[in-house]
Amino acid sequence: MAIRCSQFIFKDKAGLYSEKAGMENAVLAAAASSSSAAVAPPVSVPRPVLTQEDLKRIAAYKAVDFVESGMVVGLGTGSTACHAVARIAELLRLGKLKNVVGIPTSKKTEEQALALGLPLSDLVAYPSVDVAIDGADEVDPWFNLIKGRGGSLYREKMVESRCGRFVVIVDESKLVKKLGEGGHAMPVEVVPFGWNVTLEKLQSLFKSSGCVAQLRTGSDGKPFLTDNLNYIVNLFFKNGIEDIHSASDAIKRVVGVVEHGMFIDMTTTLIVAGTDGVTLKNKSDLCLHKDA
Ligand SMILES: O=C[C@H](O)[C@H](O)[C@H](O)COP(=O)(O)O
Repeated sequence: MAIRCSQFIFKDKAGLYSEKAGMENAVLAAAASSSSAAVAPPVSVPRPVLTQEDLKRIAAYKAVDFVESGMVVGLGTGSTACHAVARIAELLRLGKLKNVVGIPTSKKTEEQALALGLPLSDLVAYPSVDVAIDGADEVDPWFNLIKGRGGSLYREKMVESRCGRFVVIVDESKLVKKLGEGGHAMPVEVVPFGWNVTLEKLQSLFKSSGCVAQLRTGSDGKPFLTDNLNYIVNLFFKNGIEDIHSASDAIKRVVGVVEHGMFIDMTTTLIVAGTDGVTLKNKSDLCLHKDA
């Protein structure tokens, strides 16, 4: 299913066709459902230029279609997921959704949701989550993910491993052939005690593939602290992660590791917003990447 950008252009109140009006309607069309009853645009109108932020919002609004009244919803973290949180809060405010309880995956999301008046709870009260919506740093052709470059991987994995449907929302820049390709970080949350020993061990696990491990630091040079007051070790793989399943097993066996940022076999639905439209695929479809 694809919504082409040209469908996003509508007349504004003054009868003019504008990019802004187009974007507003794109968002509404994406939020409305797959059966977007878009008005056919005039052929002469140029396609709107969608920013990465627009794409994130479109994907997020589309994902909120999966949220129904009475559901327990996992609220993801990051610049994409925050659009979904805002949309859920808006629908609650408008009375289009009722009795939704959100389980936030980070303190930041918790703050956002509270500010928007979205009712929150936790996994103690609700150990089963109906649907979770979250962004990702990388998505491979089998919908496996790297998450946690914002540092929220542990709480995200906790909540998202408890949900019936896990909807991942990304713009097309997040699609990769192999996780870790391009030399970007695969984060691992570790306990601060003896972090240097844990870091050395992690690096040595992938020595043959030229992996480099680095402690994540903030702008002040101090170790970055997660919401759980742990550290993050970033693993950089020269040519991506060869075998994510065995890498996952090996990392989890290291003493001092809390969790890693590979989310393997967890995604049930992937929504990708690109300049050509929005694509929604379920895990069973599996053929999103042209070159896969
Ligand atoms: O720790 C951060 C989370 O895993 C985010 O969901 C992930 O980094 C994607 O974030 P964004 O949507 O901002 O690119």
